[in-house]
Amino acid sequence: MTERLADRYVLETELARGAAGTVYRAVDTATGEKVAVKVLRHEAAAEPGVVSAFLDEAEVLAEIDHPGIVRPRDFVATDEVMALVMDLVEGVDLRRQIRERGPLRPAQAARIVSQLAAALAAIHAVGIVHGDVKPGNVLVPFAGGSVRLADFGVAHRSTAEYGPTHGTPEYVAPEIIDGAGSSGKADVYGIGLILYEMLSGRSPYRGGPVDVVLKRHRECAPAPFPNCPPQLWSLILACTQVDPELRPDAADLPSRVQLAMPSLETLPPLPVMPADLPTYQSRQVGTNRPEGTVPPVEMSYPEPAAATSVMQIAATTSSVEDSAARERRNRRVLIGAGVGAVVALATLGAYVLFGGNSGDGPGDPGQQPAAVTSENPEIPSPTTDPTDPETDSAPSQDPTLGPETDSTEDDTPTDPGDGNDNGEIPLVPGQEQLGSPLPQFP
Ligand SMILES: Nc1ncnc2c1ncn2[C@@H]1O[C@H](COP(=O)(O)OP(=O)(O)OP(=O)(O)O)[C@@H](O)[C@H]1O
Repeated sequence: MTERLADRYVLETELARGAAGTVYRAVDTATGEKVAVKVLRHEAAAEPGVVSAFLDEAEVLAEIDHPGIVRPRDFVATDEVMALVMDLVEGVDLRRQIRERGPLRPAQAARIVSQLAAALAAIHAVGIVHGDVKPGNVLVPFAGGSVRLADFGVAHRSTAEYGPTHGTPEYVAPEIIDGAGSSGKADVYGIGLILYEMLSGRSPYRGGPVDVVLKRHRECAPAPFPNCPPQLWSLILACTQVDPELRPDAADLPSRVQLAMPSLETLPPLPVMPADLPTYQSRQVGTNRPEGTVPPVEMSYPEPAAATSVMQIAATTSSVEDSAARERRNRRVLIGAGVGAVVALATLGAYVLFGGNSGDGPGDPGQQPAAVTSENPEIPSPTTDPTDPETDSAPSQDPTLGPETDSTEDDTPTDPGDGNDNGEIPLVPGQEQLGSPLPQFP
């Protein structure tokens, strides 16, 4: 494709599609540099809150200058299109990396935690919470250097009376679900879940209807997986405490990782956690297990269960389009119920942030994320219906929490050594086998 934007940016190839828009690799004809352009989906512009979130992202990013954060360059708004121009990160996001190549080496995972935490500490220091820390928003550059955190569409001021109620069900912190407001500790929660996924290849709370997934954050804890390095297991537990006060600050994580590093360097990646092992377990309601009290189980692996492949998942859905639409709906939803004062970032301000490059119309800058009521069909009431047709009949990990299903996206990595066979996903070049060291990988 070659499409021109604001008479300046030539869109070349589509990199990815997210809930809010499509991200393209593009060329800035004014400078000759390659850039990334996130174009707001046409239909998304009509959805409550989407435009304001998009503008907030531009505004928040303009304030931050850190090597671990994707830098914004321009904001384009015309009658036809709204787009955010950013630094292009030539690399792969962690979601794809894990899905395609399986778990990372523990030392790689630990370094990513450290870099991610440093970037988050920088934004927390200026009072901003990212709010959507998940593997898809962590970009790993092919050329090495720090991972870069993207997608500030949900970011907000931590000083606000209430935080916004957006998030991605699989990674959202319990206090956000409860509408209790959020701080940088909500981002630390996301780091804990990402670390689990980088080491085991599986996301602890993934699977099933959105309300069931949300319930797990409050009532469950990540379940141990075989041979997890103990220092990293204790980090996972610390970061995923239900009570945000019990989690470490992002700024504390790099030194904790540093301490663990010597024992991690020589460890190979673990195999993908077997599909028949539970990724979460019941946690007594109202209590927080002190950090480190659930030891990682040391056991030998059973015969690896057949990994669910991307192809198999696609085959279970009625059509690719249905699946994509459902995925978009599930991946980021309004979460809290009746939370009022969502941070009012000056949405129109985004138009002046980048000076002369903004176009004509503001689209719909005035809309704030809608408060969700129990009537909102996107948020089922927080009960588990065992007869829910979306759930399968597999034995539940915890009968009160519903069986794990694949009705939300399932990124369980494909078989070890399984290459990029569909030609769609650019992966770190030269990584021939699951978990083999990546060139320049942090
Ligand atoms: N600056 C960038 N350089 C390279 N790739 C990028 C960049 N920004 C985003 N991407 C790619 O685009 C994907 C989607 O981007 P982003 O998360 O910002 O969009 P979104 O619409 O908010 O998506 P989501 O539904 O995942 O929240 C990322 O997972 C990543 O693969």
